[in-house]
Amino acid sequence: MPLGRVAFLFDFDGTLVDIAASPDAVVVPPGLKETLLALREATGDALAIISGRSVDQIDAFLGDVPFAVAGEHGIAIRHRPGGPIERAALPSVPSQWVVEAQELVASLPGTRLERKVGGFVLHYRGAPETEALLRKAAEAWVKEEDGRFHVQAAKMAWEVRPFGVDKGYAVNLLMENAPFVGRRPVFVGDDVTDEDAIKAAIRLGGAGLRIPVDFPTPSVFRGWLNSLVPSPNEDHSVGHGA
Ligand SMILES: O=P(O)(O)OC[C@H]1O[C@H](O[C@H]2O[C@H](CO)[C@@H](O)[C@H](O)[C@H]2O)[C@H](O)[C@@H](O)[C@@H]1O
Repeated sequence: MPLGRVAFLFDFDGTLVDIAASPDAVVVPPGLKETLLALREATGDALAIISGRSVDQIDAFLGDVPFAVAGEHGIAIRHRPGGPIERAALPSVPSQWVVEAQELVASLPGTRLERKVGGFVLHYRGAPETEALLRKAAEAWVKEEDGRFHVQAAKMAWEVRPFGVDKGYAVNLLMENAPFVGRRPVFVGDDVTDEDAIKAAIRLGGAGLRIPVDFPTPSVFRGWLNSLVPSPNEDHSVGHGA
């Protein structure tokens, strides 16, 4: 499939960049931004990031490289550079849960709390033995407000977030608007939350690829991206099932 007919939608952590010890320790490898910019140009701007992180965090890592950014698993979407960040009307977790989550991680060395607008993440990468305990606490909170929030399994983390929007919703919404509309989406992710986006991309006639199934590591995936960058006078196509 020629790049002129493709839209690229990429997850960030564990896909474009390697997993790091903590969310702020992630490193954007040399050359990645240049590769993404070249692919954005080759696809007529149809390149977006769809992440569990906030739009602001993606901006901090990638600057103005992507045309569109969907953050917080699709709750917040900026459709074009410099445009407004549109937020889905979803509830935020009760502030009391945040207070209790802060107290909990303070009592468990190696764990950390990451705040998001609508919810929060309990990270246990630095204390794997706390996985079950943190899950139990997260499940007890969401039970208090049955049906409004859920516990999302993530990589060495449990995320408490509102029901109603997922990465598949973000794929569908982005693909309705220029420059994505009319193209075949190619979504690549690595995590459980990426499965909704993978399914949505396939439903729209495109491809949904996953690390480690389709690419063993983010590094191999980055190498594939690099191989797609057109050199002068060369006609490049996407050839990984897309
Ligand atoms: O949707 P993504 O772009 O893949 O973001 C998913 C979550 O990524 C971050 O947490 C994960 O990556 C960290 C850095 O490698 C790692 O330390 C942590 O254990 C992982 O869970 C981020 O902190 C979350 O907000 C994102 O939802």
